[in-house]
Amino acid sequence: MSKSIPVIDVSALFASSDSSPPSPEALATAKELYNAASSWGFLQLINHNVPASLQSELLKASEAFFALPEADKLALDVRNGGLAWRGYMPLGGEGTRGRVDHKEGIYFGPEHGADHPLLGMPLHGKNQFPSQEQVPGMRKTVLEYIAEVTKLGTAVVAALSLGLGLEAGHLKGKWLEPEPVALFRCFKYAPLEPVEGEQAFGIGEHSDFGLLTILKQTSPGLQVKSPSGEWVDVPVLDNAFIVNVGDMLDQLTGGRLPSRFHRVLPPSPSAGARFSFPFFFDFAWTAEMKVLDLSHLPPLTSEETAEAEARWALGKFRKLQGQWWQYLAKKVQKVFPDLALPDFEANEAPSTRFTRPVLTAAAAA
Ligand SMILES: O=C(O)CCC(=O)C(=O)O
Ligand SMILES: [Fe+2]
Repeated sequence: MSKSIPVIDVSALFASSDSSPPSPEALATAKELYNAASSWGFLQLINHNVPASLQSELLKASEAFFALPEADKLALDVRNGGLAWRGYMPLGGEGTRGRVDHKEGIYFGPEHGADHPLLGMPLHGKNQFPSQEQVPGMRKTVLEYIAEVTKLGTAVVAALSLGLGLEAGHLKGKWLEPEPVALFRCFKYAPLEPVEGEQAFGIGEHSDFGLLTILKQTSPGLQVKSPSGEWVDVPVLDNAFIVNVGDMLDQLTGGRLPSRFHRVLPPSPSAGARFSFPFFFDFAWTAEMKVLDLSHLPPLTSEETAEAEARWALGKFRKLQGQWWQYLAKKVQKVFPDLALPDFEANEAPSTRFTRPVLTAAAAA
């Protein structure tokens, strides 16, 4: 296993068309990607096809957005967005394990038109963008970025499919059709004066919930708990994306792809603000949450099985059944207290996060 977080050149994944069989280079990349995901659960991708210019436009727009007067940002409060759960999340609006996170954010997703079949469901609906005068081009940039990272996520899922010894399109068909659920967030972590004897966090220790997180960071701060249990810094690489495995992917692969704890340290007062862009690339709303049949692979060792069970014991899911939306609905229950809940106790502990409640339109009426 590599001593540091693996960096993988994924250009071969984009060199051939979807329909042709994977090239030897694509197969080798898939294997590398799978090895990284199955050991570290965290990796960095380079040569990923997401234009560098789009990433810098996104950073510029985010800097401009967070520099707006607080009143302008609060006009886009997530609370106004209802169930779509999109818009501005002010400083102190969220926390992890009972401690407040030191960050502010703006949350987006793919734009869903009036005819979208899931309109009105949690996490679906309209975005709240700043006006063209406030932040020129932000809407266009964000929607383009979402489309590009969705393509990247789809390619990573195809590579994992190959890495697991399945057909390239197997996991896409099972998990991403008709479309993945995407939650995209822009975060700003302002520098923080350290307090003697107290460790503050930008985001406290947690693991991610779903399938994959695809993250861009502008400066150091993110740390991951390594396979041997030490906190290590995730280096800032130019034009790279960090990808990490979520809890549900860990479980659906029978523990072959571990979901790792990670956290964010706030920038010190001498540093500038840190920006990060987590993209939660998740299962389709109605994807079935069934453990994959991987009987063609050698079984996990007893040590690997014990490690997986230890992770799951700390994890969030009671047992695997039903469809992805039921897990998501349970997770977002704290956000939408008046939301009708799914019909079973999907999750052991819904979330280690807390967040400001949002009333749904029905309750607000
Ligand atoms: O900001 C970061 O670097 C990480 C964010 C993160 O872990 C999360 O939002 O789940
Ligand atoms: Fe995370």
